[in-house]
Amino acid sequence: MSLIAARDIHVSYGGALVLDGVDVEVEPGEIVTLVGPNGSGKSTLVKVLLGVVRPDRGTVTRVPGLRLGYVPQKLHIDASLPMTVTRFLSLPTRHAPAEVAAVAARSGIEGLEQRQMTALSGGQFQRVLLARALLTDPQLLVLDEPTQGLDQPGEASFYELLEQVRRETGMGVFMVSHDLHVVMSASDRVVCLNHHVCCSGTPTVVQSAPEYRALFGHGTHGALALYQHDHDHEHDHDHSHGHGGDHAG
Ligand SMILES: Nc1ncnc2c1ncn2[C@@H]1O[C@H](COP(=O)(O)OP(=O)(O)OP(=O)(O)O)[C@@H](O)[C@H]1O
Repeated sequence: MSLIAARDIHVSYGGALVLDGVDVEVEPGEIVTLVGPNGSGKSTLVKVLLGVVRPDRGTVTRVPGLRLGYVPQKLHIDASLPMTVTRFLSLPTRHAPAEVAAVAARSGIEGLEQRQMTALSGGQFQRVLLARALLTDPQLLVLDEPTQGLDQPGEASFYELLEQVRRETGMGVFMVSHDLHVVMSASDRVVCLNHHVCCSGTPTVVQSAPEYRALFGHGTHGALALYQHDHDHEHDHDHSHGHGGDHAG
């Protein structure tokens, strides 16, 4: 059974149809990435999955008692508000110190516990947001453009961390991203949205789909060849993807 399955989702704002019959689902242990142009309805679909926006038509089915973690695009913390990483991680629910330490290690934020949130770099901040979401031991993690504002190595390292956590925990991941070539490397399945699902499938299938190319052109082709891999197959000897390696840096 899918962790979550949305069927025939329709959402309109003021008469404008933003989501038009969208189907999407996430299986346990699967990384699904949603790509699409600006304004194509990606964040709206995330909100529908989170239960924040109620669709005009369609259904969202979750496995009973689904534990869902959410990493927002951005979170503004007022510079005049003192807030350490430890304190932030205890909101809204306090967790046992050992649990927090384990999640901090898993998220690559060890040693930052007493830092002020406002003193973190963009990449560190995103890892803290990830850590906070992981504290609920989610079966499904939802991320809306989690690497916005990070440089390319920061993005790559965040996605590698995400894949590592997925491997360790077996959680399913649904994320929105604009970072096409990195996304393609870190996804089992890509869903291309432009109000409706234009195409979906493995990165290889999607990147060669005419609908995808019409939206994104051919610019990512080389990068795809470099990054893309398939979890069902052995990796080429010269195509190490860092499995088992330490990419927390
Ligand atoms: N609460 C709202 N009220 C009215 N219009 C909205 C609302 N939320 C989103 N929209 C409109 O719906 C469309 C889709 O927005 P959405 O944020 O889902 O797109 P997106 O694909 O996430 O865009 P981006 O890539 O720019 O973040 C946009 O035209 C947006 O202006």
